[in-house]
Amino acid sequence: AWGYADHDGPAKWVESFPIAEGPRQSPIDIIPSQAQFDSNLKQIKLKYDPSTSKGILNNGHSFQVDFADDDNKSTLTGGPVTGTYRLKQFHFHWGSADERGSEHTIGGTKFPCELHLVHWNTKYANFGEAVNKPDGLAVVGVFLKIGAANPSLQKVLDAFDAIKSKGKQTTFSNFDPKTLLPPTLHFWTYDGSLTTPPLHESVTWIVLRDPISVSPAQMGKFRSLLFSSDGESPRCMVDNFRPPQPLKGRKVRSSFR
Ligand SMILES: O=C(Nc1cc(S(=O)(=O)[N+](=O)[O-])cc([N+](=O)[O-])c1O)Nc1c(F)c(F)c(F)c(F)c1F
Ligand SMILES: [Zn+2]
Repeated sequence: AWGYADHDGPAKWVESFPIAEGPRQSPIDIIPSQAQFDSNLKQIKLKYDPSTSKGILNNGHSFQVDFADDDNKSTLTGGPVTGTYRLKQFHFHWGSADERGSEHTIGGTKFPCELHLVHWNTKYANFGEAVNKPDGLAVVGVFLKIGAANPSLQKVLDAFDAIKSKGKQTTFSNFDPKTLLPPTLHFWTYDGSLTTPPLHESVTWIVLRDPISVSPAQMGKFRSLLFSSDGESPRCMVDNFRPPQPLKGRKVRSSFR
């Protein structure tokens, strides 16, 4: 299986997933001066219903909060996408120290953490059908920057004691992911991929310009999770990010001047 260590990490993924060297891989370094403002880009509309949040799971490479996606209660529309995309889950990527952790970078600047809200295109029957189609997924990326403690994020972190090791899960009800978004939804967008295996080139990336805050103590809580399952020698869940990949001629568009 794959991971983030030297023996099974991003440099090795191409051995099992040759698309790792494909034409539209993610993440990328976003260079603001090279992004092209596109006045045709609509505002992104995120409509999230807290009643759709179901559970929180340590999946061995991150943790994810899963949502009921059997109707259009929690959706993404507008922005660069056509049609309606349903929220499936959100998860994070973070570092072993505040100097690294994000997957996307801005002009080479790394953030300590990055949130991904994963949505699938309802033109397909379900997530599994959508996940390998070129317009199958839309992932909203949000940077976390060290600052004041984030009360909404704290609700997620308070569930960690129940999901410390790989495979553990617990219910996580009535959570509104909108509370994890910055006040303005200015974004960059480009065509990319999942950043974990199977690395499908099926993602329209929507990376928000403005970060949300996280305190140093809250970052410490992220680093208390384990990659390993109960009974295995404990391995701290840190540095679960893929580094930026070659742009290969792709254009990055911005929704703002
Ligand atoms: O559902 C998935 N979600 C997912 C995506 C990313 S992502 O970083 O690639 N991303 O898109 O944000 C990161 C994490 N994560 O928890 O770190 C995720 O859990 N991945 C996924 C999968 F697990 C499979 F086994 C599979 F067959 C498949 F098609 C998948 F797409
Ligand atoms: Zn991700």
